[in-house]
Amino acid sequence: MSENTTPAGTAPTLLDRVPVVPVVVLHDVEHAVPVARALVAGGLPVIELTLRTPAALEAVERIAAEVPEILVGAGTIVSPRQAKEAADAGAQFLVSPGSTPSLLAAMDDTGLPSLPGVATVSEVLDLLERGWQEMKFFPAEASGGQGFLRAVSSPVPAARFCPTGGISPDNAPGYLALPNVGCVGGSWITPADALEAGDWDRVADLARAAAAL
Ligand SMILES: O=C(O)C(=O)C[C@H](O)[C@H](O)COP(=O)(O)O
Repeated sequence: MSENTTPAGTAPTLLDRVPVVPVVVLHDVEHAVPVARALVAGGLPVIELTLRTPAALEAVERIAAEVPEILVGAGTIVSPRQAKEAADAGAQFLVSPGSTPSLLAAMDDTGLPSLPGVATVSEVLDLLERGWQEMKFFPAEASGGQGFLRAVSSPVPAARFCPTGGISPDNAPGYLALPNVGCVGGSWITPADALEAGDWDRVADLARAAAAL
């Protein structure tokens, strides 16, 4: 991709749909549709399935086919091949913890909106040069947290972030109050024990609380 072109990754609405993007690690593909429905019921119609488990791609496929009310994305894209696999499975957006040139090219090739990950000012500037204005700040708490984002907002106001990694109901409001934060990402809405127990009411309750942040 040449500089100053607009990649598909710049779709401006990815950060503005929900205050909290649920980051979900799914081990049982049978949980995919119920967890997506619970998130929708709780008012969070976005789900990011991390490609960390063998079930993830099929989970994306099932949710895309059976829960049209939710925007389903794939996270933990760490190789160019995974970007294509996620798109082929029906993912509607892509998230990566990092932003290597080959990953960026692969995500852009899918034509899907994407949130590449950054943790330094130079990475932020690199993405802006390539046409991305929205990005994931990861690992947020370990990389300077709200202080980093506040400091970046003055010299680099064009970049907007979805901080992820160490976000909780306690610190999320502080992030969401920053001018360069559109949403945060977090795994607390879908705790492993709730998924294991099939406790969809608990997931819906956690989603409801997160949606109100
Ligand atoms: O899988 C990815 O693509 C990642 O970059 C990591 C996740 O976003 C974080 O693991 C979520 O963080 P927690 O809410 O602290 O659990």
